[in-house]
Amino acid sequence: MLGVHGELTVVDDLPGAFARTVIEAWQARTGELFHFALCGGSTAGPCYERLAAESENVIDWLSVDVYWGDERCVPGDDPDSNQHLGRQALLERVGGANAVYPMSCDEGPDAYALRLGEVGKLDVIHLGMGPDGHTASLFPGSEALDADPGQLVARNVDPSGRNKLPRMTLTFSAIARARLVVFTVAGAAKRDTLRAVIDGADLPAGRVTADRVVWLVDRDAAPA
Ligand SMILES: O=C1O[C@H](COP(=O)(O)O)[C@@H](O)[C@H](O)[C@H]1O
Repeated sequence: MLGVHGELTVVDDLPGAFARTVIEAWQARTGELFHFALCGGSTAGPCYERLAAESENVIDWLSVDVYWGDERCVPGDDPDSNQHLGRQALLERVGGANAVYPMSCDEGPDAYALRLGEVGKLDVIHLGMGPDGHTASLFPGSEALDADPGQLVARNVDPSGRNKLPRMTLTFSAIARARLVVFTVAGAAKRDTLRAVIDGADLPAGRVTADRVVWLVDRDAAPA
């Protein structure tokens, strides 16, 4: 399959493949701390629950700093918040992390960008892909797609109105600084979009680059 930046693998067990990929990245880490950015959406929950289970006795979560790739502008304990998902599906199960850096729309993009600037490269950024081809909160036709290359975090909204709530998101240039980006794509509703990305359509998910980009795709989402 051509057209995506990176390696695309079709898997039977998406959460299991995700957990293995993160564990391998942890085992290959180069620094004392491992910097890991989470996402939101429906695919992420089972992936985090599986990672929590499989990383027991493997990942030292007290050596992991946790970030988010995007966030909806709601309180952190709101069921719509990506922070809420990450805490409930992963952090509460593994007992915490060295440090947790939620994105906060109240604090705005600059504080988060400052923190990311101090870190340099994130080890792993987990991303999903919506049926419209958005990833993180980078929506087709939205302003954040054209963020200045020096801007790491942006506020954004979906101009189509399909994805509700204002957002904060990493920009393409922030994502490009990652050692590894792991996409997880599940379900038949994503199949045509993934085909379009593979065929080179100008959709946000297709514009993602990093040192290494891995696409883990379940059988329902895999184009024929
Ligand atoms: O709105 C969002 O959606 C994307 C895609 O989620 P998925 O479950 O359809 O893969 C997600 O990556 C992002 O973090 C979230 O805020």
